[in-house]
Amino acid sequence: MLLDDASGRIVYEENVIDAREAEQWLEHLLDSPIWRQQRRLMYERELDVPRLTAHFSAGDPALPWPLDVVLDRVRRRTGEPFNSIGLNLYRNEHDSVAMHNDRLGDLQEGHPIVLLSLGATRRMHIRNKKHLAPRRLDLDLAAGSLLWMSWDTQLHYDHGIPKQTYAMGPRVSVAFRTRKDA
Ligand SMILES: O=C(O)CCC(=O)C(=O)O
Ligand SMILES: [Fe+2]
Repeated sequence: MLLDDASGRIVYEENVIDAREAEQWLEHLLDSPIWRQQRRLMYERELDVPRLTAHFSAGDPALPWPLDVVLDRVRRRTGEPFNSIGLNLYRNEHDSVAMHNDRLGDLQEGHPIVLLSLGATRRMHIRNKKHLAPRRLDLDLAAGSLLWMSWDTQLHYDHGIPKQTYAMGPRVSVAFRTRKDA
């Protein structure tokens, strides 16, 4: 347990998935044709987001292996009715996600966001939005781990995965969410 107060609850659990299975899932996902390069408008220019992404809803009959197995495992482990699966692929140390909070508008209030990590260990920064009382967590998200962020943490904290300066292999994160419309 990293945080549990009026601003929300953040929990990091290691070794939820055993190393061999996590490695198999990673290898398969890296070879899958699911990855897209998203573009984002920034300062009036369209830029590539610095990572690859994919998205599925849980009810998708074409949910490719191993995501069907992963979804089932994470649902049973957490007891949460996740219906949305978002994937990020950080190809190397240059890929990143800027500090942000996840959009709550389309999520069911009260349900957490849970991130499964596969591949290289990457650091996540978590920072509270109020600068008067700075609060920071730097977490190393290891393969096979789960990070829980309660719904209300997204109101009070930003999170991001910074670029690194030393060589790193690929990391995949699988984000589970409970959407209103799915
Ligand atoms: O890769 C991660 O662990 C974080 C991903 C993330 O913040 C997101 O998809 O919103
Ligand atoms: Fe996020």
